[in-house]
Amino acid sequence: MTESARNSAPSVGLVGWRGMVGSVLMQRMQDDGDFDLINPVFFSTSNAGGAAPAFAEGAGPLQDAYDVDTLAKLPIIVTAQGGDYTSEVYPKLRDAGWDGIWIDAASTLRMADDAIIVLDPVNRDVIDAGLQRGVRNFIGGNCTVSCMLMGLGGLFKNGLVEWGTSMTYQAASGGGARHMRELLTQFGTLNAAVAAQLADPSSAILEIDRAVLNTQRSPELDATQFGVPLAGSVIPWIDKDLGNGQSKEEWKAGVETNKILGRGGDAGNRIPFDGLCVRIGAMRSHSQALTLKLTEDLPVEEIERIIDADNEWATVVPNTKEATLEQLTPVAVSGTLQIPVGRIRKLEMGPEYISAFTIGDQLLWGAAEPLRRMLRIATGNL
Ligand SMILES: NC(=O)C1=CN([C@@H]2O[C@H](COP(=O)(O)OP(=O)(O)OC[C@H]3O[C@@H](n4cnc5c(N)ncnc54)[C@H](OP(=O)(O)O)[C@@H]3O)[C@@H](O)[C@H]2O)C=CC1
Ligand SMILES: N[C@@H](CC(=O)OP(=O)(O)O)C(=O)O
Repeated sequence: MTESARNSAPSVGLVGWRGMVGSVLMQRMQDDGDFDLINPVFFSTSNAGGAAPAFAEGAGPLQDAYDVDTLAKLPIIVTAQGGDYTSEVYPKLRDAGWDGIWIDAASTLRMADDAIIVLDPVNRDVIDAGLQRGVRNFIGGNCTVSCMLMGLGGLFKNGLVEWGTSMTYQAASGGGARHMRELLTQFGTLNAAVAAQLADPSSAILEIDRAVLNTQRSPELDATQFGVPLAGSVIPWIDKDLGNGQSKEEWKAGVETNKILGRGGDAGNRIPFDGLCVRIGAMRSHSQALTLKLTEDLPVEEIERIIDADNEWATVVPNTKEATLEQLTPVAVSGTLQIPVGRIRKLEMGPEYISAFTIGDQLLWGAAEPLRRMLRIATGNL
């Protein structure tokens, strides 16, 4: 950055930059040249005074992330530090009269009336209208919701979805770094328990199965993070129990989808959207199977065209076994910004009912990407 560009670039506070979401965010910001547009000020909850990250040449020492006076000097703050941090610091900042832009990965403020859930390829109009009327809080959406809308946004935006239901297959990364480690440790423990039999092609598979099950049920297997084994199993509950039979993750699907689309509330045009959220042993991409009732009987080719045309990341995968195996798995998608949508077909229930299966990297479109794009919007660069 030239001297004059640096002088005119806004100062942006970055909190939570070394966490898992924060690290993905920093990488994307470097990859896309976002640091050429801002003067970053790095904060820490644990190491104030320490050195700024090596990639941020010229950035001063780490600031105290709990120091409201220092934070309040900045026009924009981006945080991926987590909900507890938001709950503690955000109200103090506003109470101190700070009227800057708060961009946050945590769910804490998402449903607040004065906050917009950001997913600009889907709701740029909602974001722009919010900025114009003085909204200052821009919050990243739930990962599953963001990835689903990135894939199927075209159908929603064109008013083609009467209702929808999603059955999710969510990766360990949604719980955080420790959950990913625990999953891998469990896989290793299970493998070790039967390594000798596996090496012997003549050993009986039911013996192996029994040994694996015994290991899974053993109190020795570390399941501290998930509560029960995930390796070789699934957990059909994510986030809190709302007490009405629904998990909080399932509740988010309906409320956040509608809020992102600018529906519901006073507008009274809410789209019913509900389903079951399930944790599976994938590492970092969330998958989901959808059943949608469309508002009209469209040919599959037209549905595919609308999905494909909506944004540059949604890609239709032909509904064949070969293409599905090649392109529609968490392994194929992780680490990319692509949102493949496949298994699109009409269901037996009637010509308006379709199935679809979509996958998104939970740490990219599910967490970091909407935040860095919002930062660009806020600085007039997107
Ligand atoms: N996990 C996810 O998939 C998603 C998370 N989110 C939101 O983002 C928040 C942050 O999540 P996530 O990134 O997973 O959290 P992390 O636990 O990875 O990081 C959060 C903070 O922990 C501190 N920390 C302590 N020890 C370490 C360490 N060894 N390595 C890195 N950081 C460390 C850092 O703060 P410091 O530098 O100040 O010490 C860091 O900013 C969540 O609470 C949630 O609100 C949103 C969408 C998805
Ligand atoms: N709940 C998601 C992670 C996530 O994005 O959560 P939140 O809605 O709190 O940001 C998961 O566990 O897979």
